[in-house]
Amino acid sequence: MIRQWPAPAKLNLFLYITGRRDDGYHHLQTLFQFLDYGDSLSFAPRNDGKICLLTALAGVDDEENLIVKAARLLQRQPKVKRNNRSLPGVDIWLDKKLPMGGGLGGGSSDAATTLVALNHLWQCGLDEDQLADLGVSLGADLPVFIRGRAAFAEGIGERLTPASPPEKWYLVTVPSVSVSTPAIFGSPALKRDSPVRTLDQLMALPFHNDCESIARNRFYEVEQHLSWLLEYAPSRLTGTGACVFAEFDTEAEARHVLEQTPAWMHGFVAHGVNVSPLHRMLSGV
Ligand SMILES: C[C@](O)(CO)[C@H](O)COP(=O)(O)OP(=O)(O)OC[C@H]1O[C@@H](n2ccc(N)nc2=O)[C@H](O)[C@@H]1O
Ligand SMILES: Nc1ncnc2c1ncn2[C@@H]1O[C@H](COP(=O)(O)OP(=O)(O)OP(=O)(O)O)[C@@H](O)[C@H]1O
Repeated sequence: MIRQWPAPAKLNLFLYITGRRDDGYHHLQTLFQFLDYGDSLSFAPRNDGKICLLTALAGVDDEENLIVKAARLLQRQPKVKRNNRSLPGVDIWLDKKLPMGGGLGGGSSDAATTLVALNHLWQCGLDEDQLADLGVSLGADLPVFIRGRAAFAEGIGERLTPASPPEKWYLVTVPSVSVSTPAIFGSPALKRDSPVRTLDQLMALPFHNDCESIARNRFYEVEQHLSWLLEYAPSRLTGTGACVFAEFDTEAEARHVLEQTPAWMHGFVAHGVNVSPLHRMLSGV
């Protein structure tokens, strides 16, 4: 039996933009938590150096898939052991559950799980800091998935402090639009002047996402989903969208609201967790 490696979703429980760098990247303050829901991957090492994704992703060229990019990046590391002078290779299967371009970090999580799993299966011996440094070159969200602890992120998202927000239940809904992260960050209307605050200060305020008003204005479906959910519970956008989430103290309350969603709304219920399901698996929990 080939092992299934989880690639969980993340939520940005809050997200503030505190400035813009000269290269266009933004300074953020955001709180990441994982969901016990996501994609899963399987890996079968091969010894001919080939990286083969056996489950292609519609609309994403294999060479552009972050899973393949992550495997190739690790394969090029000097610590990687050769077998009869050939680099290690791998067959990869992806069971995709997370919507793409949804703000749930699916692509980043798939890539992080690939780095963590292949580091183990190929016995590369990279430590967590080395994997996180490698990962950030593929996307700002990879380090948090590699480290696997809920975290307060600052800088452009790479400076992480472990955090323990309450582990609520969430109803996540998926507007059927794909939101481009660069388009939201490039918008002249984006609020970029939130004050820099401490985690304690931010935890004491109602949570908020500075990207939300732009996503609501630009995408009618995001507006519709949020207006509907807000009648039932505190609800927000995750990342730059398109997905939104409503928070509840119990699974039963979240499922009760899911049952009442109109036909045009699709979503799922998941538990917010401060230790990533990937890391729970690795520690044998
Ligand atoms: C906003 C978040 O979703 C919060 O979780 C992420 O930081 C975005 O992470 P991501 O999708 O992995 O983003 P990346 O692939 O690193 O960057 C995509 C694009 O978003 C913009 N971007 C991203 C992160 C950041 N701190 N400032 C930015 O302006 C840049 O235009 C960049 O070209
Ligand atoms: N394995 C992958 N899974 C999903 N998307 C991928 C993958 N590899 C490459 N991509 C590309 O990355 C884009 C963003 O995908 P992703 O699902 O990570 O977005 P997201 O959830 O909005 O991420 P974030 O919250 O980090 O902005 C997709 O539109 C797709 O073109």
